Amino acid sequence: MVLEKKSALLEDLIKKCGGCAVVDGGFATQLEIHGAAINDPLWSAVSLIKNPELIKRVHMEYLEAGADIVVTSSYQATIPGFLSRGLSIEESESLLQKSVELAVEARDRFWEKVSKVSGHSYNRALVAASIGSYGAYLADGSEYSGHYGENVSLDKLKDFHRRRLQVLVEAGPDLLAFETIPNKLEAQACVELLEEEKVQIPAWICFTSVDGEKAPSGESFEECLEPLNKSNNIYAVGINCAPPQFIENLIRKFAKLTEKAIVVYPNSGEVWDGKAKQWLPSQCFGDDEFEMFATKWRDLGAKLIGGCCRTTPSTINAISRDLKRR
Ligand SMILES: C[S+](C)CC[C@H](N)C(=O)O
Ligand SMILES: N[C@@H](CCS)C(=O)O
Ligand SMILES: [Zn+2]
Repeated sequence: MVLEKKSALLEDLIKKCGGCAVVDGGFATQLEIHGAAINDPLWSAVSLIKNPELIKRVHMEYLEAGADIVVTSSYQATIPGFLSRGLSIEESESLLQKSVELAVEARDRFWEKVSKVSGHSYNRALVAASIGSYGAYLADGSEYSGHYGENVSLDKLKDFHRRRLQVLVEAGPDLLAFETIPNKLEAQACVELLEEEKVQIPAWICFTSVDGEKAPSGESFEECLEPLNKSNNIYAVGINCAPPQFIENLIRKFAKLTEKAIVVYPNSGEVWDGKAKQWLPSQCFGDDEFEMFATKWRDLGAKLIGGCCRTTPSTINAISRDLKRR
């Protein structure tokens, strides 16, 4: 019942947006633009320790730009990751909780501010708690390879995700955003965990893709979506942090494989070098191309569209302008 009510919130938002809501853009990218040093095993989540005020500022900037959904700073925030920095379990859990609180505070403050402006065109945004893949935690680029090795079983992945999921759910986000999932095993682990933990918050699960056809592991999306399609916890499935050139083909493919809503938030097209820990130049979309393509992606069936790494508030503003031009 609670799950249905919360899903209805998202459905209403999508309706208010004219059929497609705007997800925010590269969170880590915008932290870096403001000078944050995130070349760290915790990547963007290092800011939860070092500069929580900056996290709130970045959320505000994406809200100003027109994001209807803000994704929290917890992508690479994990309890084992924090423990290896010398933090205690209590401190680690409170940082996870804080990631949700910071986004909720930004959303509430922004909404209070714009509500006073007559004729504004914003919607009250929703907060999606980011849950990065096991590969993100490994910090070796394996969210783009999908190869976790023989020793990584379904149970190991569930154990990895379990406590963080519990803490994030407890913190009360509107949605859960599983990001850069590179293979079927992890997708299945996430779905089973949502069920085992009786989670009452709607979730999306996004895969990466490095060839524009399949998941990074080489598994087809038909295989990968199979456990997701059966789950009541999953509201949307899609792609994040893959090149924007792949999105059109991938939406067409997903539309044939699922009745779930489709969510896409590609990166700029630059390619992550997991060893050197840097983005390599490649064929990229600028903001003008995002503006051109957003309505096309919507018309092909995407219900949630945004940007991922190397996109900025100006990209989100371009997408929002395009989608909300009525
Ligand atoms: C989406 S990637 C750019 C995130 C960072 C990666 N997990 C790493 O730590 O190298
Ligand atoms: N939402 C993440 C990126 C996922 S690839 C972040 O920017 O921290
Ligand atoms: Zn990304």
